[in-house]
Amino acid sequence: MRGWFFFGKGRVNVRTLAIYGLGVVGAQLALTLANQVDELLLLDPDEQRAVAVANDLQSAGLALPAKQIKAQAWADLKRAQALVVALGPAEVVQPDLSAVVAAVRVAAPQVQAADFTGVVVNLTQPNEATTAWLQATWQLPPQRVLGSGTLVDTQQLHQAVAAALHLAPASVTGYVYGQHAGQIVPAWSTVQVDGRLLSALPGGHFDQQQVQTNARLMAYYVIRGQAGQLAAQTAANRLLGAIFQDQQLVVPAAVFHPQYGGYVSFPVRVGRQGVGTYLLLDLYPVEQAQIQVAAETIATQVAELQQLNGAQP
Ligand SMILES: NC(=O)c1ccc[n+]([C@@H]2O[C@H](COP(=O)([O-])OP(=O)(O)OC[C@H]3O[C@@H](n4cnc5c(N)ncnc54)[C@H](O)[C@@H]3O)[C@@H](O)[C@H]2O)c1
Repeated sequence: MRGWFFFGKGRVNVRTLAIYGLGVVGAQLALTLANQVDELLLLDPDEQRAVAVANDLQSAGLALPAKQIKAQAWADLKRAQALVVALGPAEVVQPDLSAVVAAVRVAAPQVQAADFTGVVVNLTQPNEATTAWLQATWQLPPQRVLGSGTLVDTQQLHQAVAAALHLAPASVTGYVYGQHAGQIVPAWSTVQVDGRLLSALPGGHFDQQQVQTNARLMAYYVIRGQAGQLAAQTAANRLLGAIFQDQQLVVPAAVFHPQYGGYVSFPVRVGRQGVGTYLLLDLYPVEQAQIQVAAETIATQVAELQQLNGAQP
């Protein structure tokens, strides 16, 4: 995995990264990034879990001094440039989200008291809806709350296109919009290979439907075998690199989009302040309509999270 420690542009003096939710994804991320930051704040709804992961990490022989790895140091969020949220459960198919709802609510006073001014990077599923829920509950500006969204779905599409054309995945650009692992919208209008639109590719028939199916199969096999942590790591790493280095990197992420009146996955510039400008490409009308459907599905999920919250004591 490519690190972002050594690249100097826009560097901040002290890099403080916080992670809330120290299950498989959160703990692995802490290990991967520990040597790229100056301070690591490990947070979990279960204090014992946070203390356990902090001590485990301090035992791991890292360059980062043990005292810079802190459990439940909510007040230190004030210094953090980024807060990754990786709350469970790990199940993707019909997960019980009551624990996520409670964990987000219970953290709200601490996030607000810390006067957190960094960027939230949410990995929790369902991604767009829980990102919206986080933003509303923690009352942070939408520009500073984003989720990994369809970043992984976009990488799956690039891989499937590249495999069909026997090319390197890096030859392929373009974005998947919509809803991660749900109403995904592979925007073929944006897909280019070696800088050329698919319609301009020389020779041979390119079966978009088959490629789309292959990309979906990749996602299906990941979910069937309960994996996904590896791609989640790289997604987090890309987003955190963009934030810590102020890269203004264009990525498809779960963001608040005024046109859709809520959160949806859409390509945006990401830098130290979080979400910058939206990348407004000429989408096909059918793609625009599909993004609208995705946004409505996400809004329904957000309403369900609100209902769950209302049902809790
Ligand atoms: N964005 C992506 O591409 C991607 C990929 C893989 C996983 N994920 C998501 O990341 C999140 C964390 O996954 P994980 O594998 O680390 O999960 P996990 O079950 O290992 O860890 C979950 C963490 O959530 C918290 N939690 C509190 N109450 C809980 C409860 N009752 N049930 C479960 N967890 C509870 C705890 O902090 C726990 O450590 C999930 O939402 C998962 O779907 C996202």
